[in-house]
Amino acid sequence: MELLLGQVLQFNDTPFQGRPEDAATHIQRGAVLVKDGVIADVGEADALRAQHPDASVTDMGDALLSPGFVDTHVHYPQTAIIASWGKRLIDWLNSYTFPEESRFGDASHATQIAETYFDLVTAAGTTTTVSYCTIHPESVDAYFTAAQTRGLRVLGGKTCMDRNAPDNLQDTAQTAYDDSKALLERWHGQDRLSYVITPRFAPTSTPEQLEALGALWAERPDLLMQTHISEQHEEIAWVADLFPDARDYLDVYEKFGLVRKGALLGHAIHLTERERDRIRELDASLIHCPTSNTFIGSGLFDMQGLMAQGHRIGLATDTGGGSSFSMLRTMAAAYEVGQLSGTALHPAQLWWLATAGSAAAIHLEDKIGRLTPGYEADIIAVDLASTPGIAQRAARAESIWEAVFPTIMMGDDRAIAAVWAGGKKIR
Ligand SMILES: O=c1[nH]c(=O)c2nc[nH]c2[nH]1
Ligand SMILES: [Zn+2]
Repeated sequence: MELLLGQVLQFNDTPFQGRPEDAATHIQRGAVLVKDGVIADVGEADALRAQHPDASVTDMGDALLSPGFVDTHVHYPQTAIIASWGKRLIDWLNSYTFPEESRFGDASHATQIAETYFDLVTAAGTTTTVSYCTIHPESVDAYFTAAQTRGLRVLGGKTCMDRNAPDNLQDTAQTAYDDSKALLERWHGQDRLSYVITPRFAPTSTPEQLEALGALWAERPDLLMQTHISEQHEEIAWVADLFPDARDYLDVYEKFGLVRKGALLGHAIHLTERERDRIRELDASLIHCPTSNTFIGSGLFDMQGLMAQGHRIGLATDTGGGSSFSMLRTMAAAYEVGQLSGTALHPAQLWWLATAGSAAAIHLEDKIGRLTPGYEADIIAVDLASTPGIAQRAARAESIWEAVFPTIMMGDDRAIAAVWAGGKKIR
């Protein structure tokens, strides 16, 4: 039994209805009791110390104890090509992404990048990732093995592509189905690992492949499915050419049984009214990737409008189209995109999006993303004065959210003082 001491923030509600600051409770000198990898109690430090005199105590001082960050859309194989200059989506894929992804049939390369990736993201306070791997089963094995060793709860799957990609990065409708099935049987439900069915996006799959993956999802409706939608105008026009019978981009996925609760739709920037309504009706999740959307020049996600409509929305780095491994930087970008769209997202909304909100977007809202008894003990301690610039601003704060906001806007892995995964300290 371990008692972690620090400031504690607990969300009781979504901060997108009512006053954002009312959605969370703040305890200045709080404690989280961890037992057998699970949060057993949360409360005032003095009270919990008195109740549990036998627990070992880890005192994080003024650091903020928070759920680990949940990153709902990443491409771990793109770790080594993050921050590649000067292209838009399709050119960026062809110039940087596909050549690097071609290397992941080599298990030792896949292992090396997966290890580097998890070193980087755990240092940045992320304890759950949802990753596209490559078409190679080796890339999936490397991802899950590296996460399993660290005791992380992660999700991911083999990226399926059978057209419009280099020959050595293509599978077929049948091998996409067979490989995905074998991989999900190998990994899904092992320790804290979940398999996600992963057609990359409509332009790189034939109708036959989308049909095969729709059939696999129908066989295993308990899984999640991830893909991309409506990121750039050129991409949307290309999809219209490739699927002339479809009403719109979403309709391509709908026709193959790929839109329902459990679908994670990345980017979703340029949706039509019909698409927005239908996604909401079917309760599929939208994944906001703000650093990617600015870096690749894709556009502004309509967070406020989509939230007001009742959409289920997660936040993500989209490594390596995104330009950071850090969910702090990602929250900052979400704030900036919000400002450009006429809405200042409250720090409570940003923090919720990176934790409980993202957990809900990937249907793990009963397991991770909250400091609540019964939840898995994926916890980070965040130093709210990690650099001189942040410290001098935070010193003037008159509320917890004013103290947190400088770290959101200016913080990086220096702000992450400690990380626990399943109750075990990993950083
Ligand atoms: O940002 C992105 N990254 C990708 O790897 C990708 N593939 C399809 N569409 C994509 N968008
Ligand atoms: Zn992506």
